[in-house]
Amino acid sequence: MSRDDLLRKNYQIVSSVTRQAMEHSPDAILVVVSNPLDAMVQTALRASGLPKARVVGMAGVLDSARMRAFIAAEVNVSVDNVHAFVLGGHGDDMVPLPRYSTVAGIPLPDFMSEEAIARIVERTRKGGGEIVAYLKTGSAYYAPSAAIVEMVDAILKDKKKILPCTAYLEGEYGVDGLSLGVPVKLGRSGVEEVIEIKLTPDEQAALDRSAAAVRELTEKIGV
Ligand SMILES: NC(=O)C1=CN([C@@H]2O[C@H](COP(=O)(O)OP(=O)(O)OC[C@H]3O[C@@H](n4cnc5c(N)ncnc54)[C@H](O)[C@@H]3O)[C@@H](O)[C@H]2O)C=CC1
Ligand SMILES: CC(=O)C(=O)O
Repeated sequence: MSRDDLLRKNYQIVSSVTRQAMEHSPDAILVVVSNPLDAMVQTALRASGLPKARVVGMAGVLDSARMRAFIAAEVNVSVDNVHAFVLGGHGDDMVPLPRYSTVAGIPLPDFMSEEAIARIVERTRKGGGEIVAYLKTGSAYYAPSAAIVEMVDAILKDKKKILPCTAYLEGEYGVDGLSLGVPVKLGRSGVEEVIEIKLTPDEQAALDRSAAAVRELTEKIGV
């Protein structure tokens, strides 16, 4: 099955499942996991008719957990000391942000060589594929499940927790009318706020490329 075939097939499944869920739970908050993630979040948003705050996608929590693990292994410290920051779509164009990633509060560029950072950024981008290559017939399940639990816990317990999630943007980060991975505040209303951070021109250009890749998919399926 080509990527386009998969896009169209999952578009049909996610649209249909969302409409059925809405019949029974019209006030739900939807946490979308299906791939291609950002395009499927937008599919669920359109199919549900829910306000944008109630449709959110899981990818950034997983991608930043992977980045944290890779950093911790590289510098041989507890993963508890590491914070990692990933923006953008859940694909090869995702935007890991070393400047906002820290080891015990120290920004990554002050802690690791440029070469090591570049290796970790690349491995983070390809993390999903790395697991699929090991499993052969399926994709990652343990870390994605833990990421979903963290998001649902933040919503159910109204934690107001800032997590990287896919949310519908209307001008934030210069992106309009597209679901994309950004830091958001998650609480009982769903996406309660999109947190905007300052990006360098290079980081903004990388985010723009990632947004363009997601928009190509949403335009193909007309969502
Ligand atoms: N956002 C993320 O970070 C991640 C996303 N994923 C994505 O999550 C999705 C599911 O992955 P897995 O659970 O590993 O796949 P899986 O193959 O284990 O499960 C898919 C399920 O969908 C059901 N299904 C198939 N066609 C259906 C239909 N027409 N209506 C209703 N249900 C249908 C199947 O019966 C099966 O239970 C995939 O798109 C995968 O790429 C997986 C891991 C991480
Ligand atoms: C399957 C997938 O999207 C992941 O493991 O990142």
